[in-house]
Amino acid sequence: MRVAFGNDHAGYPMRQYVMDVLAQLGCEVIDCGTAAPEPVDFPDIAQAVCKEVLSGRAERGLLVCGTGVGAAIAANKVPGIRAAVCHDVHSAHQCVEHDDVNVMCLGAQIVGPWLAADLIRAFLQARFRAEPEFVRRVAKLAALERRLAGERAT
Ligand SMILES: O=C(CO)[C@H](O)[C@H](O)COP(=O)(O)O
Repeated sequence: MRVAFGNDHAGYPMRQYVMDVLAQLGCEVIDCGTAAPEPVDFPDIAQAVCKEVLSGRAERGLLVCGTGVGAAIAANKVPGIRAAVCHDVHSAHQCVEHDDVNVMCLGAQIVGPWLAADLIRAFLQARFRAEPEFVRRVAKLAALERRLAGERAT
């Protein structure tokens, strides 16, 4: 699987570890930075990761900031992205199975390396379960997004 990965400076301490986990899982990584510890703004990194997912170059996106929260807020502003902060393994797979989440966000200040590896594995191995209620709800999310975009434009 091709995964777009990005971290801000607060996620930087976990960066190499996450890269190693992705490599162990056999993923091809599209590196959206930052590769240096100097401060960057998570909305910029989130935008770069989301662009790769929306273009189809990456099947999933993974973002690491301090808490995962800012990255998720930013990613969810991008139409077509369904992002979630997941700090427990159940959410990490159910968010894909039920909600078709395409970007997972982690907090490097919140989870340790072992849990992070489990979360990444659970997220990447999960597949959307195209059952009627899940398909209907995800379609409603897309409809909501379109409606709100239309309202903002008027
Ligand atoms: O977690 C985050 C957003 O949710 C950021 O990583 C965090 O706010 C960065 O903070 P600072 O610039 O003080 O290192």
